[in-house]
Amino acid sequence: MKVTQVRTAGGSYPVYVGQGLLSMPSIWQRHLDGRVLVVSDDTVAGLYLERVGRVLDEEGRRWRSLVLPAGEEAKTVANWQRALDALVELGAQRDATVLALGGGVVGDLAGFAAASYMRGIRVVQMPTTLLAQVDAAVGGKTGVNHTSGKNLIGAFHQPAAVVADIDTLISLDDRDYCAGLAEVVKYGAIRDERFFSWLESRAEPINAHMPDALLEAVHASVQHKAEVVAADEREAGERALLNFGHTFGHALETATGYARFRHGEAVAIGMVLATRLSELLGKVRVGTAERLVHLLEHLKLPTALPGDVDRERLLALMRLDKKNRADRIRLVLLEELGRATVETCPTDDIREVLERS
Ligand SMILES: NC(=O)c1ccc[n+]([C@@H]2O[C@H](COP(=O)([O-])OP(=O)(O)OC[C@H]3O[C@@H](n4cnc5c(N)ncnc54)[C@H](O)[C@@H]3O)[C@@H](O)[C@H]2O)c1
Ligand SMILES: O=C(O)C(=O)C[C@@H](O)[C@H](O)[C@H](O)COP(=O)(O)O
Ligand SMILES: [Zn+2]
Repeated sequence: MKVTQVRTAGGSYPVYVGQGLLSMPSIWQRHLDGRVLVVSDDTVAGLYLERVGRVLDEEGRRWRSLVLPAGEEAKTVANWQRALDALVELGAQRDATVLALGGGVVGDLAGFAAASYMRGIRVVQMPTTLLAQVDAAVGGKTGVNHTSGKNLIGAFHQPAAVVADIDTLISLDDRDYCAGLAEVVKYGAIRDERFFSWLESRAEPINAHMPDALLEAVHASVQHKAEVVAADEREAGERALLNFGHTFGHALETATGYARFRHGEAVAIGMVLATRLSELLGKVRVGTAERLVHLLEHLKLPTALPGDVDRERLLALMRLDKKNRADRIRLVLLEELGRATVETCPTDDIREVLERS
């Protein structure tokens, strides 16, 4: 097992990454307090809720669960309200814990319920997708979607601990596994060219879910995320780099009703578009986008916008991105593989990249 400490203004917390952690209550039980609301989705609950519930029963803890429908469409204000109702019904007090058992959707929504209930109670993240283990569960961004924009409603609320059991990824389908790899590639692209090259050389064992390669990829990703969060917890500067590919990606997710693309798939396409824009603006060497495309394709991720998506609608949705200031669209651009920057971008150039894709 590998442990990374995430340093934040409110203190530090551990991210445990390893095999068999769900069956090792000694690792995670001590991070719980008071009554526990386990938030999960109907796929994950069928697989892992009983195991977690048994531990809670054995220690005599008062708990209940809230099981949401699986998928991005469940990340709504209505379901956040359901989580708050469940906390009230549980009789949760300030010492209660929300235990988020699932992917990034569950983690973001449960985290936001914990952030808002009684102005903030403890949350423990138990991510069960690759994407949530390498990114969503770490760093304290919580929230839900609005029909007009991704993650428009939310709060920063750091977890008390993150328990990433890579054995849970065995049951993940290929599509969701690959979607998680997009955020792994992101760390290489924005801050670590050597990691990017390592991914290029290890694509086969990663595709084959080999535990050693997977453990290394998850651990390296968590370390990158922990470093960025420690440096800029509330996204005043450097943290915005973690949004590489997300301005395009979030617009694509919203334009397609949060139903057609996994978040990671939309981010993969978005990273390619952002790199093409970086090339168009002369920020990065021509050919960088092709190298990125090659790796993403090797990891079975999409790299181009489908023809039927309305480019002007995407542009309109990008205007609501949280990084924008003074009505100007700001995007993460690459300067080279391993180095990125956030810049205001001319609308005509963004439009050109969208139209050419
Ligand atoms: N807070 C952050 O910093 C942050 C970072 C990245 C992404 N996100 C958010 O995370 C969300 C995407 O997360 P995701 O990709 O995990 O999606 P998800 O939570 O929808 O999970 C994907 C699918 O995998 C299923 N699943 C989960 N664990 C499983 C398992 N072990 N075995 C079998 N099936 C399993 C789920 O039921 C779901 O159908 C998006 O809403 C995105 O905005 C947040
Ligand atoms: O942790 C961050 O910061 C990120 O930007 C990580 C992203 O991968 C993640 O998708 C995040 O939820 C996007 O945040 P948003 O502020 O653009 O909604
Ligand atoms: Zn993301």
